[in-house]
Amino acid sequence: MVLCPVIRKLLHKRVVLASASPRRQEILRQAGLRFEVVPSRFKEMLPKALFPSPPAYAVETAKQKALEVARRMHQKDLRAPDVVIGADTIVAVGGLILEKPVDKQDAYSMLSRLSGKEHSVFTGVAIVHCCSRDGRLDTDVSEFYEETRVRFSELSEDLLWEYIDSGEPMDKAGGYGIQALGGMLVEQVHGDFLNVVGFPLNRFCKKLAELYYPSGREDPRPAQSHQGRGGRDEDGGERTQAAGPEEAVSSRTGHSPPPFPTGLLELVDSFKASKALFTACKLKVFDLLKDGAPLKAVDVAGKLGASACGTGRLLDACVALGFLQKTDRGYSNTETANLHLTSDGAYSLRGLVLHHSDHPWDLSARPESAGRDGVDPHDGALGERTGPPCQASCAHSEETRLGLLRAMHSLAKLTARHVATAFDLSRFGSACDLGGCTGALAYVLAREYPRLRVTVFDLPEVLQHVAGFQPDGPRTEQVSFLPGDFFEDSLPEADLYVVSRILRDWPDGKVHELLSRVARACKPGGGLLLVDVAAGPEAEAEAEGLRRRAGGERSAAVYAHLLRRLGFADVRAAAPSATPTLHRACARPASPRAHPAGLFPPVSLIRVGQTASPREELGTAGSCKCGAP
Ligand SMILES: Cc1cn([C@@H]2O[C@H](COP(=O)(O)OP(=O)(O)OP(=O)(O)O)[C@@H](O)[C@H]2O)c(=O)[nH]c1=O
Repeated sequence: MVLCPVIRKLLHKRVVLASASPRRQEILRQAGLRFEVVPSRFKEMLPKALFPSPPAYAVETAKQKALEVARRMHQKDLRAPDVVIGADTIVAVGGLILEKPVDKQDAYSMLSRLSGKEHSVFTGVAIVHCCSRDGRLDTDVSEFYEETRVRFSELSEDLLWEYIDSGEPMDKAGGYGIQALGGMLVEQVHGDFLNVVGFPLNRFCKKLAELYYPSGREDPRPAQSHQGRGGRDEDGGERTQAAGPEEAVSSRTGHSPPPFPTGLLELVDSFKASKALFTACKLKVFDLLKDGAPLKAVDVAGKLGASACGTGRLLDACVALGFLQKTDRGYSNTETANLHLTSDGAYSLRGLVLHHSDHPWDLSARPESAGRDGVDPHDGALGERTGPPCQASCAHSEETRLGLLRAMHSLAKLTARHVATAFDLSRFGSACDLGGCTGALAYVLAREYPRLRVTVFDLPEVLQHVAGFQPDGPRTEQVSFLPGDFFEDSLPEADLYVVSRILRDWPDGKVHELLSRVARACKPGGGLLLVDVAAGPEAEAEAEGLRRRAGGERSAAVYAHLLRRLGFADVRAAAPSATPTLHRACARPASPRAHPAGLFPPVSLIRVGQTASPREELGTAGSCKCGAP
């Protein structure tokens, strides 16, 4: 997510961070900026005595770091990036500038100098706009610095050496890291904390706003005043003082142009990020870069049998997306890529990526024809049928099916504990996980509730692969597998039915049919644990028409309503604090008269998974519970 509108202005530019500092990369990535990392080779050895003040030194160093990268990139490709960002953090105490310690003794003398005193941390930042014209590089440097004052406690010798022996001081200015163990040394901070960590994000955003919205409005529309404006136009070029043609027309007609549709254009463009991910997964780029030494683009291209230029662009896109890191030695996987994007990662989602790359988009892309023609895409009228991916996978090649099962297994492993412990299920003796796939959730339920026997009920085509999937924890006889189709066959008897991450893939008719079958199978005193990705209330209204036909996220309130109609009582919803609005989904107990005879099943409705924002981490969004009186 991008909170700062001006950061969005950079999303369509090629931005390079000229820094090897992982902290800077993290701060800017968290802010939603997309960038490549090209560490600067500039030697930080400017003669300090020549500078009038410590921050002047930091700013000049930041500038030289950024310019070195801009020049090197320009020389290499004859094409510089649009923007290069450089930064330099120093600690200043008693007129002395402290950078990174060269050894433990140096760290000791720095930290003992800081002990019991206040010092200043300055980070100089340079934003270099580049333009390659006729083989020549033009640069335009904007620079600033931020100061934060930090006071240390008195540090004992023991504490000092223990801290130094932790190794933390060695790559940090002043010999400490306020964001980690070094935080224990700090008594007071005046100013921007992130500035101490290595990048003054707040000032950076303000500086960008100055550059891109020189009239002072955080609005990318051209300013109305024709006077005194400098600044940067949409392409990063310097704006002239004269009004542009659009503004001239505006002032003549008295109409101002509508707000620039940044969000819309971002959406139009955002498929490129997915495409880069899809392509890299298809080409097995992350498998190639797993574990081994970093590889240069040309080597990756050689192994893939692809063009060096195209591969370089793809790899850079993956760096910008945070899946690869780039250093002088070449490209390597980030931890996310190793875990989720390699074929055999512990929580590999590669199968899911490939599935989304090849399959469901066709369906989602055509609901308008469904609406026009009165066709339900799920009835096969568009030549496809969805349902849970692991069931839909039965129609796919063996490799695709296995990849999908792997992805479903990883997703279930990521969320299973949260699902199993969101409610106290200890009073149930038996459970049936409908469409429980590889049993990832079933084994966690069994581990959390040692008395519980869990039957995983799924299609034979799915269950034949179960042996190849390792659950989280040991296999146990509490869990058994039964082949069957939950739409066709009678449901196994159980005290508790589990319907997890299935419903969103079915249209309303199918959801109603499945839940009705569960309601009929439910014994008095039995229950239903419903787990799904759910839409927030605002998404609910907007998505209603589309979702109703084509399946997709339903809000907890929609599920609760449906369950009450089916005779489930006291539907309650629980949500993690990250999505407090979901608490509103708690349902009042239904009137017993509303229940079909003999059925007063308590219901648990749990929502786990993504929110409407696809970038949010799985399992961090809401959960909601519905329970019986
Ligand atoms: C005071 C403090 C500093 N740092 C780190 O110190 C390095 C400064 O060195 P630099 O020369 O500015 O940067 P670098 O790491 O050499 O990277 P580069 O930009 O390539 O020169 C940066 O890492 C900062 O995060 C912390 O992580 N926490 C703190 O509390």
